[in-house]
Parts: sequence; structure tokens; C-alpha cells
Amino acid sequence: MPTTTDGLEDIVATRSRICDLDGKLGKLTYYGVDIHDLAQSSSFEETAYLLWHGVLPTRAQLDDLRLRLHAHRALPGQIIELMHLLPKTTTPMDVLRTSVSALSAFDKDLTDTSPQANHVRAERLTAVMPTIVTSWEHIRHGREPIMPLTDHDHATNFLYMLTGKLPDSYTAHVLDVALILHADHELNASTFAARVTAATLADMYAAIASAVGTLSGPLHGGANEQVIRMLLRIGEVSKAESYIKGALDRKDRIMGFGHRVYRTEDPRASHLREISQELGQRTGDSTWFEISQVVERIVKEQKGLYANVDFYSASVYYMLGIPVDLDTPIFACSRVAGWTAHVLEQYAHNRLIRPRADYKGPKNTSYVCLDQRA
Ligand SMILES: CC(=O)SCCNC(=O)CCNC(=O)[C@H](O)C(C)(C)COP(=O)(O)OP(=O)(O)OC[C@H]1O[C@@H](n2cnc3c(N)ncnc32)[C@H](O)[C@@H]1OP(=O)(O)O
Ligand SMILES: O=C([O-])CC(=O)C(=O)O
Repeated sequence: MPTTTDGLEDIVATRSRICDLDGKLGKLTYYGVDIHDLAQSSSFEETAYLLWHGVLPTRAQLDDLRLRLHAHRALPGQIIELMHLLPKTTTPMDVLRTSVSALSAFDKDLTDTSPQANHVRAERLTAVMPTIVTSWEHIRHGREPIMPLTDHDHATNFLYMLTGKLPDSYTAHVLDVALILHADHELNASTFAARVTAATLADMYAAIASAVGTLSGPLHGGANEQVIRMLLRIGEVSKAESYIKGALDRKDRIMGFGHRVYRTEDPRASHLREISQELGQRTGDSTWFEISQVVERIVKEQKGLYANVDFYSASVYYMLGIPVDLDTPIFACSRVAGWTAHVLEQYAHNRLIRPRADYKGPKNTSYVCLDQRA
């Protein structure tokens, strides 16, 4: 049996054309396009098109995609009914996973597994996930969900469905950039889970439900919610240093730091840090940015760890007024573009993913009948 690597570290498990990640240089590209250029100049919809088609769209192609996404935003009424049956304490990520799974029941063409049908599913899932997340926010607080807009971009529509008001252009821009930055990241745990599921030729809903479940854990996408909970516990800039030193002394893991691949700054964190600072200035309350800065400095000094994408996204979402347990669902609403791109790629060049385990358990154990066991 070849040597095993815990956590599959540095194991190259597939070929992919979608996302290139250089952990030493801190360089991230989607189909060769640098994440910095996308964050600077693209939109979430254009980035999703790039992930699904491998090229940037023409204006007409982008306009067509936007229209299709608008048309797919509404949820089947039965999914809203299903949400009403869930206990109000159900976490938004669990509701998202359950609803994505249930959506397969409303796909009239489920037996059509052609690439075209799966492309439509990728667009549908991407269009509808913000409606699931924001509907649950209203339902759990005893309110009626707000119907999606039939125009406006993805970020604006999300914030509208969440608050019932059209956001100002800066707020919508910030969420749009955050969605671009989270859209794909090579073979991260949730994308791997989606590909493993797709490789059995299970349908796209099953693959995305696997991915949502995998993203929810605090060592992966769930870290952003834990980061803001930590910042809120710290509460004041003057308490940040002693809080974080105490946590490090206790050998706690500091959420939002460290990465399996990056050995330098996560290129997405640089954008989110800048946005966090600017939001602090615009809102007149830089507390969350300043606490984050102290935490970042001490974790870097004492552990040599860099902030990852989840660290500054936490204060950004908080300053946008987003409820803390919607942080990871927002991540999912972006990453679904990457997940579905990887599922399409998996279907196109499929082989079952089935590694081996190096067995370490007992051998030749005799079977003792139940009534003879002590
Ligand atoms: C979108 C994303 O998924 S980005 C990642 C989001 N997750 C987090 O922010 C959670 C906090 N970070 C972590 O737990 C880790 O850095 C991970 C899971 C992201 C990567 O972990 P791995 O590559 O498996 O590293 P591993 O868990 O083996 O840690 C290596 C060492 O660094 C330490 N370490 C790693 N991250 C942290 C952290 N955030 N805080 C404190 N110590 C840490 C570990 O305790 C371990 O130390 P040890 O060797 O003395 O036991
Ligand atoms: O790549 C990873 O392991 C985690 C990550 O940063 C992401 O999924 O965005």
C-alpha cells in the first residue's frame, strides 16, 4: 500500500482547467484570469459565466445570462411550505442543504443528464440559492419571504430580498466583490465533496447538497461565522490583544487563520481587508476592522499564520448589516458557481472517485456469539 497522507495534503486528486492556485506566490486565477482583475473589474455574473464556460462572455452573452438568472430566482411554493415545517431554530446552512436537496423533486427534466440540461441546473441553483437563504431569514422570524426582483444584479437582489429595500450602490458593489472572491477555489473540501458525489453519476442537486453540508463546518466555510462571533466576544479594541494571547496560550484555533495551501497572504484576504477598512470609515465605526487588525498582528507574530478569506469577510458582512449566521450561506451562494462548474467538468471526464484506506484495525478477530459475550 503506498504511503498515506492525513487529510490528503498535497495529493493531486484530479485534473482541472478551472482554477489555478499557487500557494507559495499567493496567486489565484479562474481559467487564467487573475482574481485581482476579477475583483477590480468583473461582476459575480460575469465570473460565474467564466467558470461555467471557460471564457469571458461577450456583452450579449452576459446580458442573456443575467436574464436567465433573473427568470430562475423564484422558488417553488412547496419549498417555502417545506421551510415552514422546519423548527425556527434550524441553522440557515441546514435549511439551505435541505432545500437544495428538495429542489431535485421539482426538476421536471431530472432524467435528462445532458451537458445542456446540467448547465441549466447550474444557472438555476445559482439563481435560487439567495432566495432560499433570505426566505428562511424571514420565515424563522415569522415574516413572509420577500419575492425576488426580476431585474437587478445578484448582489442587489440578495440585499433587497434580505431587507426589503434596494441597497445603495456601494453596499451592492461590496457584496458583489465578496461574491466574486468566493466563487471558486480549486479542490477545497466542499468542491471535492461535490465532485466525489457527481463522480457516482448522482445528480447535480445531490452534489451541491453534499457541498453545502461540507462547507458548513468551522474548519471550512463555517469559519466566517465563528470569526464574527469571536470579534463580538472581544468587543473592544483594547481587549483584543489579551483575548487573543489567552486563546493562543490555551492552544485554541483562531478562526479565519491558516490555510492548507497558502503559505503567504491569501490574495482574497487583501481585498476584504481593504473593504473592511473602508466600510469602517464609511459607517463611522472602525471597531471591527481595528479589532481584526490587532488579532491579525498577534496571530502572525506568534503563530506565523496569515488571515484567510474568512477573516475579513466576517467584519465586512457584519458592517453590511448581515445577520451573523448568514455569513456561511452567503459564501455558499457564491461558491455554487464554482461547485457547479466542477460538477460539469467531472461529468464531462468522469471516473468514480474511490481511494483506499490503509487498514490499521485488528485482524483475524474471532466471531463470538451474542449470548457468549461478556
Ligand atoms: C474557506 C476556507 O475554508 S479557508 C479556512 C477556514 N478555516 C479556518 O479559518 C479555521 C482555522 N484554521 C484551521 O483550522 C487550519 O488552518 C485549516 C483547517 C484551515 C488548515 O489546516 P491544516 O492544513 O490541516 O493544518 P493543521 O490543522 O494540520 O494545523 C497545523 C498546525 O498549525 C496550527 N494551526 C493551523 N491553523 C491554526 C489556527 N487558525 N489557529 C491556531 N493554530 C492553527 C495547528 O494547531 C497545528 O499546530 P500543531 O502542529 O502544533 O498541532
Ligand atoms: O481551498 C481551501 O482549502 C479553502 C478555501 O480557501 C476555499 O474554499 O475558498
